[in-house]
Amino acid sequence: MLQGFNKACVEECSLLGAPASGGLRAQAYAQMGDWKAAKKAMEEPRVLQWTCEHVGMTFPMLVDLGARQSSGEIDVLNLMGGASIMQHVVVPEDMGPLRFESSKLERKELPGRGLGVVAKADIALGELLIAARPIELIRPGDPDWQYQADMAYLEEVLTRRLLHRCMDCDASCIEEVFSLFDGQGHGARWAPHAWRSDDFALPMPQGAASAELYARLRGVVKHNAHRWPGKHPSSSLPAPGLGLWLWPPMINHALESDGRPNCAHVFVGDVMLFRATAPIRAGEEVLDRYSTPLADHFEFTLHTLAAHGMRDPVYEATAASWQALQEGFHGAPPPQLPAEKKPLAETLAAIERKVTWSNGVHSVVLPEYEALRDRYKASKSDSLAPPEVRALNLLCVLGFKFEGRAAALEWRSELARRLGLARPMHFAQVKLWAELLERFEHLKGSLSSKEEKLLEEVDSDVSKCAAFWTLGRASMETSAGEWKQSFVDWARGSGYSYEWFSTVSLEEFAKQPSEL
Ligand SMILES: C[S@@+](CC[C@H](N)C(=O)[O-])C[C@H]1O[C@@H](n2cnc3c(N)ncnc32)[C@H](O)[C@@H]1O
Repeated sequence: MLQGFNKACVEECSLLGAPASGGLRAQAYAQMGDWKAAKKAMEEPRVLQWTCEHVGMTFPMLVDLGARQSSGEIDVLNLMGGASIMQHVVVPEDMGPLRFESSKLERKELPGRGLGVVAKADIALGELLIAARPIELIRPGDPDWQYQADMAYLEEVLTRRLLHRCMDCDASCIEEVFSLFDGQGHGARWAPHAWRSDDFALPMPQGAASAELYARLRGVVKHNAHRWPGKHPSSSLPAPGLGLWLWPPMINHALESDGRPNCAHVFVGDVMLFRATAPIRAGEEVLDRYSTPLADHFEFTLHTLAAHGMRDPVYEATAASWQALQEGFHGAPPPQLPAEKKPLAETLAAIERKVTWSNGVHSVVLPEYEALRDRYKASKSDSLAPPEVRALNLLCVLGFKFEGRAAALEWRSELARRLGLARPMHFAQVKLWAELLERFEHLKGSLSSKEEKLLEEVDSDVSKCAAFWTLGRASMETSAGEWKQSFVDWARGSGYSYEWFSTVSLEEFAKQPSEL
């Protein structure tokens, strides 16, 4: 009974006498994630008492919390605190079912893209769009997870877990999973079995254990699963998990021709949160971007697109232009790129060749660093291409070597600024600012005047990120101490570490003061 609920079962429950009818419907709706309907059923005469006796004393409270959360009443800062306590593995269960999809969103058929999410009414910058716990999540350290397993392996494991749930007749899981795109054309969605009301006695879906069921599940996983930034429980080293959520993968990918994505997401423990990063007009499509803005090779993004069966001609042309420049293209720069990028591409390519040959940055000399620095500064723009990410990562290490820690702090801040322009409020940006703040806190008392100034910027950007992600606003009204601890602990502790700056020890870093 516990996992057999679906819409047909709700109809069956209605045939019973009160208050059992209301109580079972409340339970069924709760199982299906429809917390508002569950609450309505709970309000029928004598149902509250019936559920306390037959389901549990805490059930009415859970339904009440679920209903409030599904109306958007979600205290994000509190969730971040909860996730930090749980080592970012999960948001504690007693914090509620956390299932919210803004009533301003609808799923619509879109030419050439299958289904997508479209705004039904105007959405303001910062509005919460989605909060969701996973349907299924593979975490590092789980018995079926493997150290250094690649994505194909994790996809396989996730598929097998979903298959088991289908075979166990987890009706709501089956309905949710097969409402997602399975990669086999954008027509009507496939279902293992059309559920009927006479299926009330936990039906075994037709087609269960068939090769078709497995292949469809594999397709759903391939096209909809999200990488989850986990850590290995014993080593605490970053290690990816893989999960399937319901609403998050309904959002399509913003191609370059669509402009910047208008939403962004973060993981708070196992919960995915989406907010609008720009005002979205009624009728406009809500778009995320599936690739990371920190991709340091075009191939990463091209691979992500290919895995989804998509092409992005503008991105491909940009990639080809940069590659032509880096491979020593002579003559005018290819049309996709401004002329100032050419010297940067050439200097970067020369330094990278040297670093590869000599197996490290130790062979790079000061004039090379200066050339890269000046050429980067002369070529700044609002976008952030993979070679620019690589240039900024190199400048950070080389800046530390030649100019000291203040230069490294400045280059890392520059990466965060560029990220903010390219993909506002992306988690990578939040993470970089929070990590910078940690370095500054460790250096407190020994900061140069330049570093003090940079700290002000970092502090202000961390608070902007916090205001956005916790409240959906541009600034915090509460005093600094109230939010900082929870937000910064969450941002530092979750997600992956990134490049040299994340790994150099605080002590080694502090030993390289400079007068920059
Ligand atoms: C996670 S699903 C997104 C929802 C999906 N469109 C649906 O019908 O349920 C990813 C798939 O949607 C399609 N898709 C997403 N963004 C697209 C875009 N910008 N252009 C074309 N197809 C897109 C691709 O087939 C991709 O594999």
